Amino acid sequence: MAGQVNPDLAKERENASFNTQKLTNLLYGGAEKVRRRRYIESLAFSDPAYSGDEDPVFMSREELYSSQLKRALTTVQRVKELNITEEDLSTYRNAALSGGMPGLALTWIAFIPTILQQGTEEQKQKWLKPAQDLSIVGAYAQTEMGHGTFVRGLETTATYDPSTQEFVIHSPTLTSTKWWPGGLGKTSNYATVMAQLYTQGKCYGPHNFMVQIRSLEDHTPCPGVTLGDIGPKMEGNANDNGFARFDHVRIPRENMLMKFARVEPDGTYVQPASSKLAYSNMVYLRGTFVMSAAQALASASTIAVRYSCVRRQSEMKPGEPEPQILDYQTQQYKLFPQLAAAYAFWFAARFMTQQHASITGSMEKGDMSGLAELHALSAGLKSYTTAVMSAGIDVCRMSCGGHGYSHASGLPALFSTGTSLCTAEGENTVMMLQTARYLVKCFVQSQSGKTLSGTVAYLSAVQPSPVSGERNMSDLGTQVTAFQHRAARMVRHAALQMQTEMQKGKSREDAWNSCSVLLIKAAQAHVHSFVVRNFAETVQTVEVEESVRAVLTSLCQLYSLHGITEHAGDFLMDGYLTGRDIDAASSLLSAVLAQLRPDAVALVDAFDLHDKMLHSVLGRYDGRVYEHLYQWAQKSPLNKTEVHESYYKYLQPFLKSNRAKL
Ligand SMILES: CCCCCCCCCCCCCCCCCC(=O)SCCNC(=O)CCNC(=O)[C@H](O)C(C)(C)COP(=O)(O)OP(=O)(O)OC[C@H]1O[C@@H](n2cnc3c(N)ncnc32)[C@H](O)[C@@H]1OP(=O)(O)O
Ligand SMILES: Cc1cc2nc3c(=O)[nH]c(=O)nc-3n(C[C@H](O)[C@H](O)[C@H](O)COP(=O)(O)OP(=O)(O)OC[C@H]3O[C@@H](n4cnc5c(N)ncnc54)[C@H](O)[C@@H]3O)c2cc1C
Repeated sequence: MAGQVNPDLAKERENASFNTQKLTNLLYGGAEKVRRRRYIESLAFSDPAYSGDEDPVFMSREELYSSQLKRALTTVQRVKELNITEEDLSTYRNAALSGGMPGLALTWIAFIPTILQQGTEEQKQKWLKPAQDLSIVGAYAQTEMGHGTFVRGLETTATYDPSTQEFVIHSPTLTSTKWWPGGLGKTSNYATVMAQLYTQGKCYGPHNFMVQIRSLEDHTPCPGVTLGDIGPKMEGNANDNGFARFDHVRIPRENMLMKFARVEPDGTYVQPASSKLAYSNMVYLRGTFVMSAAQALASASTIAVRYSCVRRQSEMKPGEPEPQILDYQTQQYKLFPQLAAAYAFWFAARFMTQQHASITGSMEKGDMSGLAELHALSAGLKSYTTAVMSAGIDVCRMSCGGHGYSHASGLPALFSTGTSLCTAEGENTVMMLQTARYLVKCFVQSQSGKTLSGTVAYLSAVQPSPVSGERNMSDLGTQVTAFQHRAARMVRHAALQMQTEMQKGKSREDAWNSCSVLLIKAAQAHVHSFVVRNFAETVQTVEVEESVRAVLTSLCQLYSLHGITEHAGDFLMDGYLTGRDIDAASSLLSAVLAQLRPDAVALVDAFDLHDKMLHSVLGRYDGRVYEHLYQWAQKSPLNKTEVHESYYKYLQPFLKSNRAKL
């Protein structure tokens, strides 16, 4: 019946052990914030300006580019008309763009934050308002065809000419062509360009420069600038990721973003407090990816868990009705760890945001002591959470069987978008190696007697020797300590292995490369341990109803026990955990799966993701999957005519001639 919720899904909601709304309030920072978020979203969802477009999966690339651009421009207009505040801006935009990524988005995600973080007060005055009001549109142009990861290896040059007080931006080779920046191909008329700064005959490394790339009159490329789109990608095709080449393009000296480093009119270079401050915008963006990973995994879990309650398949017991597929333990084992990881990453993202605000606040006052930890934490968390998210979305897709493979499920697009975060803003392996570099340094410091603090404090506190005796594997504290022990042992092992290689005569660099698999695993164990600890501390300390705490505790147990059993070898290696402990963890894990089963739908509902954001027939809140699957397929362009034109062009003549031969 129209309007009714699928009865299986309705029953799940009735039987939950806790109040979903209370958990939603916890996730979003309070009831008032939830109400506000829903209200802001409703402004976009009810606006006819955003409805009526076809499903993006049925659009051509050009249609997609245009329709998302149009939507994005409407958002700018509406933000003014509706007086949307800074605080509500991203909620409104996300809802209006239904999570899509138009070319304009990089102005908001990367261009404006770069001006904010790298610009002087004067530069902010000059460019922020035009960028915010969208009288200029900007890209973040760093990556080149030949170099993305190795920023020090970028080839674009910015050579200072004191006679005119200008920088000359130049792309000396094909491989120096800027390649990938979002919105660069067709949309932007400005870009912050990362280039090697040369002044007084010396190279001072990569710095950011504000470069106008298109005419503000007719949008044609500025003299000396060649621009274009790099072509379709796995996903995100509404965005014109682009290329740019510069042929001795002159920009005023004041266009170098000079908050940290400066070039005086006579060409004198003034050093920043740290050469890595030019990378501060990357650190910020990586931090935001942690919440994106949480949200992407929350979306995938929502789709797969709801569908698994609607879908009935096979016979569990002879003669009985087909069970909901979520009743199969194997299905729970696929989905609940993804659900638990989404919660774990949500809380980790919250920590990351607080840490970023606190350390950058100190840096503003000249205290650079937190920069190294902030970089290591943001790089490691970005790498770990996006990797787990990407793999997890695919697990969710496969858990939905054949329908999961259809675009109707929303999962293929979610996967292709989500997985881009493993590469963008610092390739994941490279990022994890940055975290490893920090850990090795910390380990060496702790060996020489220094007491470590912050997220690495445990490296000096945890004893590497095995602990004997029975353990209560269901105790969160025991689990956290086990994770810390595992990480500390792996960091120690990788660092000592490096020292051994160096003692055998290898250079530091060769020793690093020959130990890099160990280093990556150690850094992953460190981040994993951080996420477990942060999750456990959150559930233990947060002010919330006991029924909510109880379900979150089970979820935290699941995340942690799943990690222990999946990586059992690491925990067994030095006898810290025994075979009996791992067996106990496995049994507990099975018990927690069963315990969470009745709350699974309420747990995904608590993410409060609107159907308009999920884009999924399988994950609909009302669970009316089959009728909508049928309706969705009718929209396929191949169904526009009963007999497709290619029948007349190819198939009919072919069949006719074959028949004639009979
Ligand atoms: C509801 C549904 C939800 C759906 C979800 C979907 C969401 C969709 C969202 C989509 C958003 C998509 C937007 C895409 C935007 C992408 C933008 C980009 O990629 S832009 C392009 C992004 N590109 C990249 O990210 C490039 C990646 N590469 C790099 O960042 C660098 O080249 C490097 C870090 C790898 C090396 O740097 P290098 O200079 O060679 O450094 P060395 O190794 O020699 O280490 C020397 C010392 O420096 C230290 N240090 C290093 N970095 C930092 C730092 N940041 N700070 C502080 N310190 C730092 C380091 O620790 C070391 O210290 P020590 O040990 O000596 O004490
Ligand atoms: C969707 C998307 C949007 C993007 N948007 C932008 C944008 O707006 N602006 C912008 O400037 N760029 C953008 N990029 C580019 C992105 O930042 C780079 O692709 C990314 O930093 C990875 O660099 P790379 O492509 O050079 O990879 P590579 O470094 O070439 O990676 C290839 C392989 O080499 C390995 N590798 C490289 N170096 C090391 C090392 N030191 N140790 C061990 N292994 C190594 C990597 O692990 C990987 O397996 C975007 C990319 C994508 C996919």
